[in-house]
Formats: sequence, C-alpha cells, structure tokens
Amino acid sequence: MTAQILDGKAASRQIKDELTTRVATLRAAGVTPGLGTLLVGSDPGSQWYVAGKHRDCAEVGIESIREDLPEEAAQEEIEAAVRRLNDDPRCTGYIVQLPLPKGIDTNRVLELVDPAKDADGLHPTNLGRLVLRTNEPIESSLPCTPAGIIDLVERNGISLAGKHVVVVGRGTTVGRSIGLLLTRRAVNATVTLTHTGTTDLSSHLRSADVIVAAAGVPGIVKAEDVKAGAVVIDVGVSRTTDPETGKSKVVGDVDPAVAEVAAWISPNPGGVGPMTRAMLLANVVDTAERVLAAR
Ligand SMILES: Nc1nc(=O)c2c([nH]1)NC[C@@H]1CN(c3ccc(C(=O)N[C@@H](CCC(=O)O)C(=O)O)cc3)C=[N+]21
Repeated sequence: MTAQILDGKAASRQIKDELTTRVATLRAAGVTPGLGTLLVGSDPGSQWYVAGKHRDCAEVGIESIREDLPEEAAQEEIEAAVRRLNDDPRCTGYIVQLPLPKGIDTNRVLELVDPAKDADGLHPTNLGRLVLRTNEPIESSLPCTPAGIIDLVERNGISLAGKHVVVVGRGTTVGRSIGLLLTRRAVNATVTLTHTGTTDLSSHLRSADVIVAAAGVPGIVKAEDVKAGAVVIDVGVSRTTDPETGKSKVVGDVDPAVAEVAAWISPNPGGVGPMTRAMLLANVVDTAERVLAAR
C-alpha cells in the first residue's frame, strides 16, 4: 500500500476560489486588499518567489505593491521602504522577502513592520499573541507555512486532536512556530520539537502519528523511522542538480521510500509550497477585512 497524497496544489486552488469571493465582497464594500512585497537584491530564487506571489494576487483580485531595492541598499533605505509600506493605505498587508543581504539587521527590519500589516505572521507581536491566546481567535496573521500545513491535513479529513506530532527543525518560520498552532485548543495536538541537538531522533520519529519534516536536511526522515499509517509532511526545500538532466531540482527532507509506510504524505513540490502561498493570500484578505470592520 502506498500513501495517499496530501495535494497542496488542489487544496490551494480551493482556497483561492474561496478568497476570490471574499475579495469581491471587500471590493464592493470599498476596500481593496493589497499585498506589498519588499525585495532587496537580485537573488534569482527570491525574485522568482516574489513574482509568484504577485501572480497569485492577480488570480484572486488582490492588488500588488512592490518595493524593490538593490543588493547594496543600506539598512536605513530598507527601513525607509518598510515605513512607506506601513504608511501606504493601498497596502493592507505585506512581506519582507527573506533572507535579506548580509550585513543587514533582519530583526530590526522585521520589528518595524506594522503588526496589523504583517502578512507573514512573523512579527514578534503576532508570534506573542500566538503564545498568549491559546483558546481564542488571534485576530492577526498566522505564520503562513504552519497554517498551511494544518489546513492541508484537516482539509483531507484528518483530525489532529490528541495526535502526537513530531516536528523536525527549530527554524522560526516553521519548526518553532508550528507547535504554537498545533497546541491551540482548536487543534489540540501534542507536540515534540526535535532539532540538531536531539539525542536519538529515530526513537522520537517512531512514536509519531504525524511528522513535520522542516530541517532542510535531504532524506533526514527515513522509512524505517516512520510508524505504519503515519501522516508525513515534507517542508524541506534543498536544491540539488539532477544527475540525469543536469537541471536544478527541489529535494525534500523525506526519503521517497517513506511513501510505502505512511498513510498520507505531502508531495514536494506540490504540497506545502502552494499552501504557504495560499495562506499568504488569506492573511492579506483577513487584514483587509479587519480594515473594513474598523471603519
Ligand atoms: N518573508 C518571506 N516569506 C516567505 O514565505 C518566504 C520567504 N520570505 N523566503 C523564502 C521562503 C520560501 N517560500 C516558498 C514558498 C512557496 C514555494 C512553492 O510554492 N514551491 C512550489 C514549487 C517549487 C519549485 O518547483 O521550485 C511547490 O512546492 O510546489 C516554495 C517556497 C516562501 N518563503
């Protein structure tokens, strides 16, 4: 038996359809959602991600606002661009594309973002709300990748309540923040957070009902460490050159043989990536709905 697919592309299409309706309602009420992006430098990967976000926006009727700065931009210029986005009423939510160039104090930049416009859900105020509000709605953006993972699982009819979720990786955008979402009363999972300092990762993985692999280490989750019937989410994005075609391709954290043991697996690409993008759009629509409600 091979695992069923958690199809992020199909789910993101559904979410975008739902958002298209909400955007039309907002526009009719006089509020147009607008996503801002701040991109510094010319890294082709980052350029590609940002372009993709604006394509997604066009699909659902969200307006796009871009701030593009050269690689050499000084800290002050980047901070000035953040202030412009904070002050621009057309921009209801925005992201600072990461990573920023070397020598830039990223945390200082991120802390300048107006928490009400934080579309990534990574501002300290919004992460703090996630810590403080266990039982009630957050009323600010959720981190996109964690929110997308939970939505992808639940949309496929899998309940996380009472399940043991083992997270591999302690990065800010996924590993550290997903536990805060998973342990909210509305989701009710039990979480183990593992990382490079963990002794005997295998024994943790073997007890997992759900594995979230977000270490950025290709193949760190192997078939022999996965319980039969587990749900496995592959968040890893490493790049390698395909020896056959010579082209660059994405490799995840999950060994392909895991598909023979797990009950459900998220493909990569086609799993978590599209969900992350859909959640960004959802955050922007949410911010615009709060703008309307505050009128
Ligand atoms: N402030 C900020 N917010 C982010 O959300 C953010 C960021 N910075 N920096 C970079 C990472 C990376 N990231 C991805 C989003 C979608 C796909 C995605 O849709 N991937 C497709 C295709 C991948 C491919 O084939 O190259 C897929 O998984 O199917 C991938 C990666 C968001 N990031």
